[in-house]
Amino acid sequence: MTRPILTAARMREAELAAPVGLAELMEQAGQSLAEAIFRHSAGPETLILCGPGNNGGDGYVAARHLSARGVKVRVAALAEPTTDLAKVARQRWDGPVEAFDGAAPAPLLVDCLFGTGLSRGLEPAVAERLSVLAGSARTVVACDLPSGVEADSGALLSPVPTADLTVTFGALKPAHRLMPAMARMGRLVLAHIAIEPDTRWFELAEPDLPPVAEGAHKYSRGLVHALAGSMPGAIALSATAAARSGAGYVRISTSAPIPGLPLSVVQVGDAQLGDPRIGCLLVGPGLGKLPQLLTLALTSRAPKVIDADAIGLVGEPDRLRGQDAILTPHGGEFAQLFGDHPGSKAEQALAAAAVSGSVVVYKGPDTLVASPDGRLGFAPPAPAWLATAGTGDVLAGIIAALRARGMPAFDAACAGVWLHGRAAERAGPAMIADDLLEHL
Ligand SMILES: NC(=O)C1=CN([C@@H]2O[C@H](COP(=O)(O)OP(=O)(O)OC[C@H]3O[C@@H](n4cnc5c(N)ncnc54)[C@H](O)[C@@H]3O)[C@@H](O)[C@H]2O)[C@H](O)CC1
Ligand SMILES: [K+]
Repeated sequence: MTRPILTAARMREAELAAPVGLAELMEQAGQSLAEAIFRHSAGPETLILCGPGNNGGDGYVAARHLSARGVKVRVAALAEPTTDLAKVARQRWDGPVEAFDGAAPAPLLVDCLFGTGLSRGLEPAVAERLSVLAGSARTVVACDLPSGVEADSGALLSPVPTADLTVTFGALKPAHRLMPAMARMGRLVLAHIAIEPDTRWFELAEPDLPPVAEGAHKYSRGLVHALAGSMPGAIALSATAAARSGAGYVRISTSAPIPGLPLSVVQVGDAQLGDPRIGCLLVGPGLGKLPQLLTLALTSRAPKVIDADAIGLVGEPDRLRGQDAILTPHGGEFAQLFGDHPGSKAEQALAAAAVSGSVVVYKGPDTLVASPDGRLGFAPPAPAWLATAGTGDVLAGIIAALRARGMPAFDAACAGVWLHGRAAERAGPAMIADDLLEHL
């Protein structure tokens, strides 16, 4: 089940369009926050920091619900509530409210200072006090977002403590799945509140892979044709990954035999790209400076994955329109082909997909999958140890196989990214790219 993602503006629209009033939404949010806190840590002495807006409002509501469960709750306010919703929530909290500055630490800290309404970094003194209180707590819980995080871009506008648990409401925000903010979230809980998150942005989740049909044969299961370039090791990783990802038949056209490949991967001398049985072409891993091979691949009408060196040889993004292509650039390759587009990584990925008419997998510690039609998948956190040579070659092979198995381009890219991350988790911190192949 994927989790929807809304920008702060889209979230406000959804809140205003909700079938229940805003006060009821805040009641649901605060109650869910209290519930998640209680489940996470069974209620040690708790200090809730309330800001001036509705993030603070959630805090007053949560305080009331935690106190009703018998939790020893203290509330400290950075400022008096400025919104009607928060004022009401404050009035309904019948306990004392301390001043933020003098508040003593507590074993469990709940950060309800700022959420999607943050418009600039916290005052340095406030950020400093927040980090001291977080450092003294055994558990830190963030309401909606850790304070200091910019909801739509994932930027940190001031030093942000790392939460053990972040509870967000109705839908994730881009910052929950964009770096550097993603690394500050801890366990991310999405609490249901009565809004309709109508969105084409979502967090990637376990894919439904196409079953192997009765009576399948190696072509119907999908033929992946990979074009070798000047460094055969990379395409060998991709081809083996494709074979391990369920392609019925993997073929490499290469000018010289490539050692160490599984015997099931067929090596041929000429490319035969007119072969109508090709389910997906793969070009780029280990290609080197051979633009003629990219040009050759673009003469084929088959779906294709364009990765690594091939991305740098494309030239103009609109050269790929009509090519049924999936691009898999990392940051440098992305900038090389698409330039420095303004806006968040999410906006950059969507713009790239639109201009190239291709699915774009914008890789990184936060990987996005963008479709020309506006759909945008955000990968959940993947192990940092994926940052090792060859893992991109493996990802390209996985995606090519899923595409050849008949998954639509966007779905194949989303599934490949998700499976690649899970394989790395199973391979463990000492892995090299080759190890991923046993975990596909
Ligand atoms: N609206 C709803 O129905 C629901 C909202 N939820 C919660 O509300 C917050 C968003 O609340 P909002 O009042 O828009 O903003 P914040 O509480 O995040 O910020 C408060 C306020 O603070 C001012 N401000 C911004 N940056 C700074 C700063 N660096 N220093 C000082 N003051 C600052 C600015 O004026 C803001 O308005 C959302 O995150 C949810 O937690 C409910 O969860 C759902 C219902
Ligand atoms: K917060």
